[in-house]
Amino acid sequence: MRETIRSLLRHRKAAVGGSILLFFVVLAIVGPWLVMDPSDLVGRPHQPPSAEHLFGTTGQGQDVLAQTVVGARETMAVGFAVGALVTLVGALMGVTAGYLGRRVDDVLSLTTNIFLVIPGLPLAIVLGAYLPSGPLRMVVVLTVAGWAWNARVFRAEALALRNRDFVAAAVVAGESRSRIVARELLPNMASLVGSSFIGNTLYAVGAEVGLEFLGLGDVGSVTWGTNLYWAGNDAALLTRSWWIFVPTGVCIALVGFSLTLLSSAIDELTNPALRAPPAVAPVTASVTAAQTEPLPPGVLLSVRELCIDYATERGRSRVVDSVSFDIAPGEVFGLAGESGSGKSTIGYGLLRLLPPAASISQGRILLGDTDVTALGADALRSFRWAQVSMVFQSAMSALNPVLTLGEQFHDTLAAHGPTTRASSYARARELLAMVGLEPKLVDAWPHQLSGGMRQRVGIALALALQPKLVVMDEPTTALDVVVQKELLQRVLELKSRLGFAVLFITHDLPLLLALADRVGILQGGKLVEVDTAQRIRTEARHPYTRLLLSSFPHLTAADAEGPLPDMALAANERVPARAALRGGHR
Ligand SMILES: Nc1ncnc2c1ncn2[C@@H]1O[C@H](COP(=O)(O)OP(=O)(O)OP(=O)(O)O)[C@@H](O)[C@H]1O
Repeated sequence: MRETIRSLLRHRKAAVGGSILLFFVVLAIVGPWLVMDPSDLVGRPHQPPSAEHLFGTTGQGQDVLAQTVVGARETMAVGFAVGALVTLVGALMGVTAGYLGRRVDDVLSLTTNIFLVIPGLPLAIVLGAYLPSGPLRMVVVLTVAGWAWNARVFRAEALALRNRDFVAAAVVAGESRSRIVARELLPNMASLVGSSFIGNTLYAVGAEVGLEFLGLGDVGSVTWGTNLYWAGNDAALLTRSWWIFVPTGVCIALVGFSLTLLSSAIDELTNPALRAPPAVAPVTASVTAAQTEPLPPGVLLSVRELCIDYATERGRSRVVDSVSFDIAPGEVFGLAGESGSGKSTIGYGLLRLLPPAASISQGRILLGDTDVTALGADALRSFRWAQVSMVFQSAMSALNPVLTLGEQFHDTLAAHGPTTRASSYARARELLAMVGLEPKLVDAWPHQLSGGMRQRVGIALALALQPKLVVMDEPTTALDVVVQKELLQRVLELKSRLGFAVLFITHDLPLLLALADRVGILQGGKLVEVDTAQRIRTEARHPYTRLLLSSFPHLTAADAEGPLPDMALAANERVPARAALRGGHR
């Protein structure tokens, strides 16, 4: 808790938003004792700011400064009360519905949906007409009109959390349902609770001021909403008495601004990936002779002295350090190395798909005549997928869950040239058949496919525009060994037929040695050894490569001469595949 408060204080948006809000909270608490009675008629009406009345007088001769300061108290109190109540009711209803499911969910969701379809303003007007006037009426009206959206958000979060292992562990441990909701689910939604409270307070202040401005509040009380109501009634606009409504308007805007800053700060603090990358000093890139040499014949891709840095709070962090390698047309080049060695960063770098915090600080990437490192935004868009495509690690998140496969093929094809839906679907069927899937799956949704089938779709999509190079970033990590083998066999077959080259990224060195023509070993962002798969297997020179090889039990020195996993296995030979893998590496 103390750490959270400390990081909030260090965060610039949180500090600015929090300071403004704190100012208004203090003003609301102590301000009314420091100014005159806002209802007293203290001067002539419509008097502009003067030494006597710093903010001028209202259309009835009251002090505008006193009205603005006193108005803060009820406005802020109602705002915070509604913010807290809407969050509490929404969280309880939503989490209970989402966690308990079935009948309870049916009843609570129906209630929520009914409240969602009733328009908020008429509901507030009707409720306001029946309840006794006063600040409590406003709190009840705004809570009743506002809780339902919140319940929806919390229900969705509870649905996502209830299948997590720690909830299952609590069930197995015998915790009661109410305890699971209170101790397991709600604390895991702390950031959602925080940002909902801020957002709901913002809603409450806006709605309260709006209702009171329309005369639907208690016009006898002094709030920012009634200040604006009386400003309108006393013809402040017609008489150009701007000082009557501007101070209240500025206060509302500042409170809204501070709440927005706080909400955004909570998002950034609870999800660091949303933060803008820290500014770091630019690097003066040195251009060496090797980088400027033209591409030698017989080379498709040439990566030369590539350096990739991440901007961090502590300055630049180099994760890819002077990496150079070539890939020939039709070659399978493997990149292996332990987790965090920079494999994926290189793969994403080739497509210039690095996250905002990362940048290529030195080096060149040449594909044929194209200097990839120098491509502008438009050229890059047409280069990607048409020249170099990618098969991602997570097949489920790489496919859009709300589009059928056919639509996803159509989107990819349409992004690179004019096409009709009919011809995209025909090509999609052809590509699906090519990767060993039924063409009729063109109308299927991603969730209807198994992991292996999804990854085949990923490969089919990657081949849609017949690229020269396909980057495969751990495409089989989530698959069992039999499916993995079938898939890789299919890739090799397609590669021989279509002639594309592959950059295959994995931490699984034995797999790579069976699959790749040449292999590069990465250690801490540096390429420590590049050689043919055969020589890496039998005559590895670098100690780190030897260490990697010895980490896999079946590839110790004694086994090194033994048979490799059989990559020539036919796709339909599932049963022999298991036998062949008995001495396998996984
Ligand atoms: N936003 C970031 N800021 C700073 N460093 C980062 C950031 N993202 C990644 N890194 C660092 O970049 C390095 C390389 O990461 P990368 O994902 O390329 O490794 P990898 O070899 O592909 O690992 P894995 O096999 O686990 O996916 C890691 O040390 C990681 O800590």
